[in-house]
Amino acid sequence: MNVLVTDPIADAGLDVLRDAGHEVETGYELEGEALLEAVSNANGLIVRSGTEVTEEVLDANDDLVIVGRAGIGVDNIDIDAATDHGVIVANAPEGNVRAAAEHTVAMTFAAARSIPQAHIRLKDGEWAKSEYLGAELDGKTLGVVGLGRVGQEVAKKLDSLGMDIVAFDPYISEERADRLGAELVEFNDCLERADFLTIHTPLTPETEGMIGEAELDLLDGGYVINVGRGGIIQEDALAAKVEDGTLAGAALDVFAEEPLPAESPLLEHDDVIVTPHLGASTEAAQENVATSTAEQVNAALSEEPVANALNAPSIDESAFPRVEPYIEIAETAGKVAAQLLDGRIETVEVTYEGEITDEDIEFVTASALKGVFEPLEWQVNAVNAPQIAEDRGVDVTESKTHQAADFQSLISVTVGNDEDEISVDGTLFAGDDPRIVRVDGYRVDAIPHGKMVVTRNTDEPGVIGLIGSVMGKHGVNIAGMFNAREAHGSEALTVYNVDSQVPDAAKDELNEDGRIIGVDYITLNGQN
Ligand SMILES: NC(=O)c1ccc[n+]([C@@H]2O[C@H](COP(=O)([O-])OP(=O)(O)OC[C@H]3O[C@@H](n4cnc5c(N)ncnc54)[C@H](O)[C@@H]3O)[C@@H](O)[C@H]2O)c1
Ligand SMILES: O=C(O)[C@H](O)COP(=O)(O)O
Repeated sequence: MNVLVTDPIADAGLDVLRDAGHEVETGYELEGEALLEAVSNANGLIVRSGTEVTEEVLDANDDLVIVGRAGIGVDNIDIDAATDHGVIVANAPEGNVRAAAEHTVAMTFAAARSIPQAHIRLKDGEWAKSEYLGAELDGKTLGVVGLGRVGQEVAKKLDSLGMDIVAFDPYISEERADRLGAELVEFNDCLERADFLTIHTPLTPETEGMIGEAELDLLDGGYVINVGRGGIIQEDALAAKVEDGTLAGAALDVFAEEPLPAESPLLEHDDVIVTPHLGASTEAAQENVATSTAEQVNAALSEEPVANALNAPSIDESAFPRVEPYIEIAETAGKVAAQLLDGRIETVEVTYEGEITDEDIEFVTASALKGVFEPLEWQVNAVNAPQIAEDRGVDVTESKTHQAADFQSLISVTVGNDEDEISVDGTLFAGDDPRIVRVDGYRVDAIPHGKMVVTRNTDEPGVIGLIGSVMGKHGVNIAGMFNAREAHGSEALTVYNVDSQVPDAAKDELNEDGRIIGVDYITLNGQN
């Protein structure tokens, strides 16, 4: 398969892709049509923060399976559009945390001691010793906005250097903050108490521009450090507050627009020190994120679970071999049920019985939904199936019963609407042999494969013979069948495996016979 890499990643990551047999194309700084053209051939795309993965980019290729982000921030990727397109988005949330935290500490010291400014003066031949009187960190208060992975690492490091830590993060518990020796406080309190304020939230609609003039006023006399994301602090306000002396200084690694334009007001003042988004730029971090992302791209391209998928259900790698066969049976049950129901699908119920209930079944349910919608949608997979259900207003329920009646594990997919409801149950015989064991309440033992026909008829002599001869007349070979009935002389349901499509004329001929209640042709591989 083809993997396109549009921002530089470590060679170790490229090797992981090539070792898996993929063709790897690197195209850095691709934009516009050139980017779309390159993406149009790719099954996997790997980016860092330098590539905007927009809806247009995702539109460029129906065969794109995954966008891997070799790093943490995914604000440059339209995840909703990726989900709609059935494209997995995965990042590498661990690999550069230490690098980002160390860069934050370095920037904090650099700001407090004016290291870059003094360095430039000295390089220019000036011994400006008397002009720089710095601030010590020990005994000062660090305000952390966003106490996630990087924020926590920064808090730990600066706590050990004698700083008091206050933090604002509405999504973490006080216990967690306590364990880090950080005091969780309200936003304004955090700003008022901080001598140094460090930003570690993602860029979201909620955080965008959250620190403006009024907030910077609360920091009076303090420093701002941002190794998180540009756009969280309003840059004009920041430049003005350094200029008018409200702030002692700022140290920034990230900017609303990158590369930072030369005319940015942030470049006008000596007390704003800047680095060009270097937080993750250490050898170790780049190797970590490149290999982790490449491994996830490999997994996605082999239809295996993706460890850090952000928009798709993920399964623990060790559980995957146990869950994998159920993924297929759930999808099959969904496909069969959807094709047997007349009319619009309004509800889908996926129920689990027995040992499978011990597993993480999120992906299995998503696969059942994939099966349900596949006959109707042009591009559906376990990534976008739950979204498709939501968009179509289909009510999805999932339930589990640990006790199993007849099988070690059973998955039942029921689709319904106002008029009707159809259930299809599937299981695995001997652990890996998929079977459909109940259709619409009839106990069967059908091998789900390729093309199938489900007939409902009165249970009387000669009906199976009639079906066989009509199929034969229309050139349809019956490869196998399983017949089930409610009671002698009542109604029967038969599942046939057939070798070719059943023409409408054959169905019409069967339906003309008063003993036939219904004939449904079902395809499991999407081809008629
Ligand atoms: N400069 C760099 O090179 C570099 C390197 C690594 C990470 N980063 C960036 O640093 C940021 C943090 O990364 P992380 O791995 O710690 O992420 P994370 O998801 O582990 O932590 C983010 C934290 O922010 C909190 N948060 C979310 N919304 C908030 C809000 N409105 N107010 C306060 N807190 C809020 C979350 O609860 C979470 O605890 C990300 O934006 C990431 O992209 C930058
Ligand atoms: O979010 C991240 O991981 C960092 O901002 C690093 O971004 P980069 O990979 O573009 O350096």
